[in-house]
Amino acid sequence: MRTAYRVEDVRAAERALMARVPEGALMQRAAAGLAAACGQLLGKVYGARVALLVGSGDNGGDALYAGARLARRGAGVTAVLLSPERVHGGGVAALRGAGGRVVDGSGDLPGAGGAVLRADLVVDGIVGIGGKGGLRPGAAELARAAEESGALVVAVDLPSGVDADTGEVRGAAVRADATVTFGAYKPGLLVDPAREYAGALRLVDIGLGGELSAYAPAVEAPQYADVARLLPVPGGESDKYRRGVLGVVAGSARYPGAAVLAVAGALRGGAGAVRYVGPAADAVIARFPEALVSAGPVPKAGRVQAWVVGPGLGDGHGDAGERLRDVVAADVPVLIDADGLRLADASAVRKRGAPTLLTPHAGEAAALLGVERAEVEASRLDAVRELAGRYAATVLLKGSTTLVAGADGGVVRVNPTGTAWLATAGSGDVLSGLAGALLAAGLGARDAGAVGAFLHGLAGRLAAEGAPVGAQDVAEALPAAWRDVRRG
Ligand SMILES: NC(=O)C1=CN([C@@H]2O[C@H](COP(=O)(O)OP(=O)(O)OC[C@H]3O[C@@H](n4cnc5c(N)ncnc54)[C@H](O)[C@@H]3O)[C@@H](O)[C@H]2O)[C@@H](O)CC1
Ligand SMILES: Nc1ncnc2c1ncn2[C@@H]1O[C@H](COP(=O)(O)OP(=O)(O)O)[C@@H](O)[C@H]1O
Ligand SMILES: [K+]
Repeated sequence: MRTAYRVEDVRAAERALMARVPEGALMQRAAAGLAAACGQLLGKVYGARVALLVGSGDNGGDALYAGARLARRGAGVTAVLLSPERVHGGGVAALRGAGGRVVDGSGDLPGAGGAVLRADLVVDGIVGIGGKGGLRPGAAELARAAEESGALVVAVDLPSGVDADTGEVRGAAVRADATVTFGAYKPGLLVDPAREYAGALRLVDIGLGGELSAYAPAVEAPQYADVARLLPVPGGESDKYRRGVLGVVAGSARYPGAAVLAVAGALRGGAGAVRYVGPAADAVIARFPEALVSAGPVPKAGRVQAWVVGPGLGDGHGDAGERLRDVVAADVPVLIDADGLRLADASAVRKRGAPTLLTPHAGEAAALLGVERAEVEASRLDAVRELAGRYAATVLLKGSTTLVAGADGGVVRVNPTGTAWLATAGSGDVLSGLAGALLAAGLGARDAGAVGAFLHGLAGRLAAEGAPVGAQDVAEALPAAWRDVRRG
């Protein structure tokens, strides 16, 4: 797992560690790691032009000490001080001692903008975990100049202007090509929209690990090995029932395709068998002769280990409402998606005894929360936690950096494999079948959601390879995604 910790926990761990090491040691470790990363990005340090954007706190201190190291290796380093009256004095002295220049960046001064525009590398040391809100106007202008200059932009600890704990970007922020972060990842580095501002991530070990073990991460991103451990691979004793039978209630006369895609996700995602119940049985059987189909009702469908309900149900008229109620009342794990989210009775969902996994996209989440879609997209971590609490369910919030939160308020999983190529009609239906198959195989709701999102994202990437794909292509690529994960 790639783990990210809250700022208050990082600070507490840093305090504990600082009490045991010589003063300034942590900043020197940070600066050494930062300078090394900058050197690698530049390729050749000697003769490179480096501009440091330096704020009033220790984030600026890191930038100054790293700048001093680069200057000693022959780079031409200019520090632009955003608040010259409040700056890390030791860092300025070190930079000057190494032959670096220092200019006033607090006003509309040509020296500051010029240094940025001429730079090969801009180091963003404006603010780190002490930042509040977006960049102030002067800093925002320099950040814009850095973006326009074509220079490589490296953020120190996190891109200035983004919220470290929430991943929110409420004002101007630095767009970095890479972020060198210290001690631990911060949630905002893994969760959009802030993640997009961070670029490639690099973690510098400053010795914080032991101290951090006293705290639980706020966010974790599963990696290949984590997912490989959870994949339900059949063994010698397996039969189709033990692998997991998934019931699917999806599709309608108007939207038969949603049923086909959910069944596709389930069968390619490892279900031992799929029982489809609903009006799209003909379409399902035509595409997947291996599916077991019936028109209903749900209680007569036969035994299943989990249900998926919702994709393409339409307005819930006719028998659809009854099928939905029957599934919500079932005592096996249930995944509710799409129209099912809108139509399900919230109190019936909350009262369920067996695990429940809700899989809204931002628009559906916004409707359930009674807020605007843009608010969910701006504040994804808050939204997913809030929904999980309200519904006493595990919630998978789809979109860029898909999140999975449990009702217990614990660590939120963030999916690292997503790709915007997945933003294509019906790909969510495939995910519902896939995650449903994982529930049927016996994974808990949080694991089923996280593993499902991981495989789905990987399948999207493998199918797309940089070109458009349809939802069926994503389903067809699921076995390749499985193989990829098992190979590690
Ligand atoms: N505490 C430690 O042990 C270590 C801290 N390190 C660095 O220290 C940083 C945290 O330092 P600080 O606590 O001094 O905080 P920061 O340097 O992140 O920023 C705090 C300063 O920025 C100002 N500020 C806040 N929001 C602003 C905004 N939107 N625009 C402009 N100015 C703003 C504040 O008034 C304050 O003076 C970390 O991010 C990391 O880079 C590293 O040196 C590693 C060790
Ligand atoms: N910008 C994006 N980056 C990564 N993944 C995305 C993005 N936009 C959408 N997706 C993914 O695409 C899928 C779309 O699902 P959904 O919105 O339910 O579509 P549909 O209802 O058409 O199936 C989800 O898995 C979602 O996470
Ligand atoms: K920064």
